[in-house]
Amino acid sequence: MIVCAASNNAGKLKELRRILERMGHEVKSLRELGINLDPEETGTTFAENARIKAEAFCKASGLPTVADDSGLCTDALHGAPGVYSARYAGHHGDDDANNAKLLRELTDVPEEQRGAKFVSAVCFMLPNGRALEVEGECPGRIAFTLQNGDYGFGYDPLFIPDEYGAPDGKRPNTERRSYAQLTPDEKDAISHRGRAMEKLEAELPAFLG
Ligand SMILES: O=c1nc[nH]c2c1ncn2[C@H]1C[C@H](O)[C@@H](COP(=O)(O)OP(=O)(O)OP(=O)(O)O)O1
Ligand SMILES: [Mg+2]
Repeated sequence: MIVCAASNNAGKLKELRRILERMGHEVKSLRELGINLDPEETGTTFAENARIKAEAFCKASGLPTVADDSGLCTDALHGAPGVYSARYAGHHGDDDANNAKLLRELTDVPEEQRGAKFVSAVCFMLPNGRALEVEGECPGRIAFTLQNGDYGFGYDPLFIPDEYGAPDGKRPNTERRSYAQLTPDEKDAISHRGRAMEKLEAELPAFLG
C-alpha cells in the first residue's frame, strides 16, 4: 500500500522509508506530499506522542500513516532524556548539543552505571481513525566519547547496543561499536525502530482484516 512516513527528522525518515520499502510498501515523505507541519508533542509517553503525530499527518495526507516517537532512556539519569530526547539541550533537534549535554551529565558515571535503552513507539493510522500501536526497545550502554561512523543521526555516536544484526542472526557487540558504526542492516535488525516495525509487520495483516 501507499504509506505516509511521517517524520520531520531526516535520519529517522531514512530508516522508516527503508524498513517500509523492505516490507513491500510504497513510501511518501511529508516533503513529497507537500506537508509542512510540526505538531506539538504534548504527550508524557512515547506512545501518546506517536499517536498525536500519526493523527495529525494522517489527516493532512489522507493516507495510511506511520509515525514514530522515540528517545534514549538512561539508567543513571532515571530515564532521561526520554520523551524529551529531541529537545534535551533546549533547542529542538540540535543533535550536537544534545550529545554534548548527555556526555556532560554522565561525566563521572562509571561504566557499570552507563546502561541505557532506546525506545520507539510506532503508530500506524488509517484515514478512518483506526490505529495500530507497537513499541520496540534496544538495550545498550552510553559511550564515554562520541564514536562517529559512516552512518547514523541523533544520539547514534553515543549508543553502544548490546548486540547487532549479522547475516546469520545476531551477535554480541564485543567490539563496542556504536549505532553510528553499524550498517543499516546491522542496525535495523536490533534497533528500537527495527523491532517496533517488526511487530507492526507481524500485526498488520490481522489489523487490516
Ligand atoms: O535511531 C536513533 N538514533 C539516534 N537518535 C535517535 C534515534 N531514534 C531517536 N533518536 C533521537 C533523535 C531525537 O533527538 C529523539 C527523537 O525525537 P522525536 O520527537 O521522536 O523525533 P524528531 O522530533 O526528531 O522528529 P519527528 O517527531 O518529526 O519524527 O531521539
Ligand atoms: Mg519530534
